[in-house]
Amino acid sequence: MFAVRRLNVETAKRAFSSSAANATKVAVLGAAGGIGQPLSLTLKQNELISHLSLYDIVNGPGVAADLDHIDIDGKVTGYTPDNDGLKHAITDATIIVIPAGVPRKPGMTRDDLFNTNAGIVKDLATAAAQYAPKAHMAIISNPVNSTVPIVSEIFKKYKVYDPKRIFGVTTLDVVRASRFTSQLKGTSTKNEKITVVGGHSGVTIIPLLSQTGSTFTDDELKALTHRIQFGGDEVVKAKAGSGSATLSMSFAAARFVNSLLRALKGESGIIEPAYVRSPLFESKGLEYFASNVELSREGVGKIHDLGPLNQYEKQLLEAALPELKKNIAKGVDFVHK
Ligand SMILES: NC(=O)C1=CN([C@@H]2O[C@H](COP(=O)(O)OP(=O)(O)OC[C@H]3O[C@@H](n4cnc5c(N)ncnc54)[C@H](O)[C@@H]3O)[C@@H](O)[C@H]2O)C=CC1
Ligand SMILES: O=C([O-])CC(=O)C(=O)O
Repeated sequence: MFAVRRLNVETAKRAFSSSAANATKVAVLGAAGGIGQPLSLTLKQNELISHLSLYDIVNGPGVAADLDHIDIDGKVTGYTPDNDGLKHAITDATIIVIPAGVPRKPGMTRDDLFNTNAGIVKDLATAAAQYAPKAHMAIISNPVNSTVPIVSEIFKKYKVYDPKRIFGVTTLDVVRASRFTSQLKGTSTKNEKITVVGGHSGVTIIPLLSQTGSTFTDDELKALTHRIQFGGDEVVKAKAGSGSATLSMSFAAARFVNSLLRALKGESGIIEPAYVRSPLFESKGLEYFASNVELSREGVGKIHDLGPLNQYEKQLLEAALPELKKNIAKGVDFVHK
């Protein structure tokens, strides 16, 4: 009798510890926004997530209550800043996704969002450095070229910096590149895997179309490159003052989060583009760069180099580097001013 009881206790203990080990909490900060809501809906359907934690300065609990009626297992909780909401939202999170901040209106650049969004991201990163220093940070808030350095500098300040865990989400650039190329060529998006490197704004977005195997006329190449670089502006213009890309962005972010979760659980060979601390252009004074990254149990695994560039792409790179350098310095300086 004693032996049986003891066995049951051991089994229960093992079951508990294995379910604790598998518990995966993902927090979305800015969860009630244009990106936050559809992203949270998609993440709710991800079986790798056992706890979806939603924070926003308004309506976090409302979005959580709504999603919690969906008949898919897993916990959903919602918070506002009241009662230490941010701390509770992020404690024990495996991944913190940040789409908090204002979007562009027509005529604005992403850098025009800096004055508002830098402070928001800095505050959220400060809380993460204190209450969730081991979380993987997926930064969506623009300007990504500067907000990723802001998060990194805050983590450095709190002495919890691990560059393998901080990502700028640039997935939408490759999603667009695939879609726009397939539209131009009349092909399936499935066959158009385009590498996009650099950063996430205008000229810092560099599609490497020479690596696709397709041929383009000079005019096609210029038009397609421009469309990929300024795809965000197409949506901002079409939405005519009511915001920027939200649905395609939530699709892209959900894909990134799913890839990262799979890699964190030990799956190998998963490659996504991301804007990360990178050795690729360190010699030119750039701490961060977007390129294909093999994701790993630690987060950032192997950072792929760019591969062969043609003359046109070399010119695009030359145009991108000074802009990117400026954007990075602006983020770093903001934290140390
Ligand atoms: N990385 C990328 O590829 C993309 C980035 N973005 C960026 O994502 C950001 C969000 O865009 P949308 O969702 O369309 O904006 P939105 O205005 O619809 O939503 C933003 C949400 O953030 C919340 N928020 C504001 N301050 C906050 C704080 N301190 N803590 C928590 N939540 C806070 C707001 O209450 C709001 O619900 C923008 O900066 C936009 O430029 C947009 C598309 C693509
Ligand atoms: O264009 C914007 O402002 C939002 C964004 O980053 C994108 O859609 O790529």
